Amino acid sequence: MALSIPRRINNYWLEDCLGSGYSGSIFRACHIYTGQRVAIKLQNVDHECPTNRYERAFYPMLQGGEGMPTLWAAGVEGIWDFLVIDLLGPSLDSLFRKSGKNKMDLRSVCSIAIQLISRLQIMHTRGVLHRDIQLGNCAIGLSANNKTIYMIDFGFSKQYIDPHTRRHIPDSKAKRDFLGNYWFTSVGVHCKGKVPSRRDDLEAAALMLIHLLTPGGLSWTRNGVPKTDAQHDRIKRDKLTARPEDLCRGIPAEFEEFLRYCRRLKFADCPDYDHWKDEFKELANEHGFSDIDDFVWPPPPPKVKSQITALHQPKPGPAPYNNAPNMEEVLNGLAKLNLKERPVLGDQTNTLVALRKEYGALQKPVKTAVIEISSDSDDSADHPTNIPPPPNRFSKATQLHNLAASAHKATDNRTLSMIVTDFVACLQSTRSRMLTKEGFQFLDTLYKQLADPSVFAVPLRTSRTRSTNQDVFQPPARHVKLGALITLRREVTTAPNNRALAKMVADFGTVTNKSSGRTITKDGIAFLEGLAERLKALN
Ligand SMILES: Nc1ncnc2c1ncn2[C@@H]1O[C@H](COP(=O)(O)OP(=O)(O)OP(=O)(O)O)[C@@H](O)[C@H]1O
Repeated sequence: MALSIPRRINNYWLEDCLGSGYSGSIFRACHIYTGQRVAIKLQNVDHECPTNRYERAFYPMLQGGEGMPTLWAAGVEGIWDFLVIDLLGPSLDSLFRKSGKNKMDLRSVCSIAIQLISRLQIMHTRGVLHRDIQLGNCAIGLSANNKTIYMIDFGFSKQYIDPHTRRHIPDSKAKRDFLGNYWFTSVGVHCKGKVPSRRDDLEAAALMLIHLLTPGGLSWTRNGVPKTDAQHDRIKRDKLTARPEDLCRGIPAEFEEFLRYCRRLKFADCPDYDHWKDEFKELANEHGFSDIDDFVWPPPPPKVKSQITALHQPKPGPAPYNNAPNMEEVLNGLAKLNLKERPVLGDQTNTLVALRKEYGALQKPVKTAVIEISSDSDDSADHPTNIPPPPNRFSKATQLHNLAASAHKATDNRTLSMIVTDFVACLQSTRSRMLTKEGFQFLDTLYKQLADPSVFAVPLRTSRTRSTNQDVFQPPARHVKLGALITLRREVTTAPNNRALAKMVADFGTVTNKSSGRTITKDGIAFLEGLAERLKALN
């Protein structure tokens, strides 16, 4: 092919070849009058897959969108179908491979996530699906634009809005041949032959992000490009059977949630792009990365100092259960704990044994807790000043333990509401929003207070096993099956009573527990805030 390539196409001198794909080659070129440097994509007009012709139709629809290369000229000259576009830098594929690393750092992946979702948002807003999301089709800009990721290769793109009717294209039950790439094309399109829509571009993006964060990449990418049908079938099988929780083990829960979200979308659903951009921005911030809108490669060194500061920054908020005197009161009360006498929201006598077992440790003087808060402790060698430490000196575990104890003693919804508010403040006071064992214990206690506990024989583990008591432990509600924190967040605002709230708390525990990393996301926090509000309203 190289031999017959002309030296000049249109008003451009062709220089070196930047890359070749299945359908053609791409050259660096220079405008003969202005000297402007561009990239020219050349394809033989007789090529069996005339992707340049398709791209020529899509580029104009995408012009002006951030991260969409400018189309400077296009046409046919002799046997050459050509596209003249912005000259860009290397693709993510090339950057990643050249780095020699077996996974990418979280900052870079969050940055790619935000930019990629933005690019898809632009394309989809203009009625176009990409349909070939992969590392090789994301390239960074040159010089001043080298922090921007550009979308390239619209050879497989398609309009999902019918230009005549202005309506979404119809779904179809008929199986279609797969079009896309082996690694990241969605399960629905690749393995089930479904009609692609916006959700599939997003799922491909999710798989690509997970691939980047996984040492060695997604399992089905490790044997290279399949050469036989049997190898291709194996990839499809592996992809189809891989559960999101397994794919995302060891990486932040947001990625698993994003993948699940994409897979839950219905054919014509419009994805909530802004929500997911916010999620990844927040995740990056939680890990101490700022300016995340810019993709910086190689990644800048982490700012250790600011991370440490963030770690110890107490979050302001109502803190009747966080301040030292109240903590002291709570622990003193716990020391004298008499569960039979305490007023409860429901009869909890039959949970007594289990609760004692659960919180037994609290009845003994808990060394660290007593030392930290008691002003008349005789442990003066440890705390010579006898001054209670500020609230943020308590470990997260101690705070959660104490909040569970307070929830256990609560006698009305208003108190529970304040405790939930403090629970949120506690979760937000540290950089990691992972729900720890103590966090799950708090949810258990809260659940028991909200539900009618008389029907329980054992405390409910919101995080783990469920009792066989059919009356209470029904199969997970629809919103749990869908894994919909978003639904929980919405529905909590209208929950009719405590029992409904109890169910939501249990569902929230289950959903969080299922997420690898058990991180409380923005939706999770919003749910808890909504719960506090609702409790106040239902007082
Ligand atoms: N505008 C550009 N500026 C610089 N390099 C580019 C540009 N567009 C593409 N490239 C390089 O050329 C490679 C192939 O480009 P592209 O994917 O558009 O072509 P293709 O023929 O459709 O490839 P494939 O068949 O692999 O999908 C890219 O991975 C990238 O490295």
